[in-house]
Amino acid sequence: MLRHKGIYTVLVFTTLFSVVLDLTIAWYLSKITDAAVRLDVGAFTGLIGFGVVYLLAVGLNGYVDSYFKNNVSAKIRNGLRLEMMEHTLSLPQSYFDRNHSGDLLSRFTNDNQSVGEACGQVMIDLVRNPVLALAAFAYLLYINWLLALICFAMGPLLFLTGKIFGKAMRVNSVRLQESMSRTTSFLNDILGSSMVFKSFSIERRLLKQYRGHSESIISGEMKRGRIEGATGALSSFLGNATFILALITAGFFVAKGSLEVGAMIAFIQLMNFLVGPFSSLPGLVASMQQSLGAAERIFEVIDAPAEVDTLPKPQAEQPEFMELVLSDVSFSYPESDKWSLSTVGLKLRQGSHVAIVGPSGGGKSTLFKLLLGFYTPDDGEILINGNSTGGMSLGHLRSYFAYVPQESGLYTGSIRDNLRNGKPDASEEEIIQALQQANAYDFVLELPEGLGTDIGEHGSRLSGGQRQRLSIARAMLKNAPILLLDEATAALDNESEKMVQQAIRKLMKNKTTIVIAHRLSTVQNADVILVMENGEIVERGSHDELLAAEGRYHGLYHSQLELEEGDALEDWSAAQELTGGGERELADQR
Ligand SMILES: Nc1ncnc2c1ncn2[C@@H]1O[C@H](COP(=O)(O)OP(=O)(O)OP(=O)(O)O)[C@@H](O)[C@H]1O
Repeated sequence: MLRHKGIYTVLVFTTLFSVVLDLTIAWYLSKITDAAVRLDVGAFTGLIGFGVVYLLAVGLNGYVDSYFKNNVSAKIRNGLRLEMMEHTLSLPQSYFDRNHSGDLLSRFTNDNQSVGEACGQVMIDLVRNPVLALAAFAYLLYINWLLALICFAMGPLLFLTGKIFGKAMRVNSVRLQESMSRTTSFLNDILGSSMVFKSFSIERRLLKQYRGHSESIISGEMKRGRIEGATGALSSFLGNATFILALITAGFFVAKGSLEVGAMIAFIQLMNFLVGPFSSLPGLVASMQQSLGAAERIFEVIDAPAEVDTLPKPQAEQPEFMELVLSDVSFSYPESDKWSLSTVGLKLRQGSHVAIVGPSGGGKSTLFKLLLGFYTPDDGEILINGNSTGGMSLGHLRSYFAYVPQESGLYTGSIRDNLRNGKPDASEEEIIQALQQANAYDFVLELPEGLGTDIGEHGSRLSGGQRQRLSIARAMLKNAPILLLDEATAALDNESEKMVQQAIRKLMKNKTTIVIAHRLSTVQNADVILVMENGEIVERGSHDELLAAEGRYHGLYHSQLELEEGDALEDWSAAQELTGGGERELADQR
């Protein structure tokens, strides 16, 4: 809010002016009534002129006031959104592992909206109402001090009402926001996997679960209704009781001749200005409490420890790479009591090809996460060219790697935009060249808008093989010295598989590569194969060496031979467990 001091200064003026205008209407009413009672026809010319000026002033002030309230609210929402986005992008991977993306989404949308409303309308009303009440009270004092005191007596009572219900409102609104956030997370999950819920026919189950979420929202909203209703009823009762009491007293003074009729009319109008602000106070406080809850959720994100002070820049120059060393690296995830990597040692020279195989949960992906600096080792260190990665900026560290994830990791947007994530300043020619290298250019040409085609959420408008080839083209554009490839386990048809494999081979050319391998062709051609189990490298060597050693890898080989003979369908899962996939390869061999 402090960033928008200028706008708030204007709003202070429009607010104060609106209070003056409100008091003026009370004065104006008394003047018209007095002129009418005195049968003073001549006074009406001036009164009409005044009325016209008054209307113009109210209109103009209302316009400026409303424009700047909306303006400041929109600017604050925009500022918060951007600040939150910038900070979210700098949060460590552990944050994303811990928090649901739907919950974050809800903070970006619902909470942002709520804070924006508070900083515009609600906050100004919270200032305006007491000022209006005080000004009305001063005017009432001027008209008749006894009446003024009767009216003002209800102030503390109404304040007490707000205080009693305020806490309940805040607790309820935080719960309500949490329910909304859970619902958004749920929706985020299911709407992003429509093929799964359709294929499992779990629509009814999901509807039932959604009903549960929706009911927790409605029960929070009902409770809010009850609290607001009780507060409103109590404050309206107090307000009206005071009003009637003051009215009877005023009527009594007029009847006694100690108060003019015009003053009584002004008094009635002023009563509204006194009672109104107090009656609306609990509602405003409730809304403010809700927005404070929302602000808390936004600042939870903005204040979460970031992994970088400034967002890293992609490095245009390819860094020189000679050697990667993992020296006795051990790691366990935060809040986990078991080692996901245990004394892992590895030395990789420029140009070597390493394949990692092993059962699910063996630590293969965790190794990638440590290499990419998503997590830091608890013990041991990772060195690139002899320098510990712990001392490198994350931007520099990540410039050594091109990562091809299992899920291709494409975003909504055009093919061109997605590829430029590999190299932001890539020219059209470079993009086309990368697509050609990745065997993707032909299918891109057939798309209605070519490179400009929107590929849908996570590339949903493309086939699995096409997505993989785009992901490979993106990595080609990054052109980093070390390639980290998490082979997709999804089976592709023969033709598509062949094209993906060709693309991968071209991508691997002249690069140092570490591949989480699910296909035997990748494994057999590797310089070194690492077998990972329970976070440890239990075997290492070339394909031939490992076969000769007759260990874990040998077991895999034999289970595949059995499969080749076609009699061991039940061994499928065992083989898959060891390779972490590889159905296609095995099917081909069969
Ligand atoms: N974010 C996390 N928090 C806590 N534990 C985790 C987390 N991610 C993975 N783990 C655990 O770390 C271990 C290694 O997991 P990792 O994902 O590295 O296995 P993997 O070899 O890549 O398996 P897969 O072949 O199935 O992908 C597992 O026991 C897993 O449960």
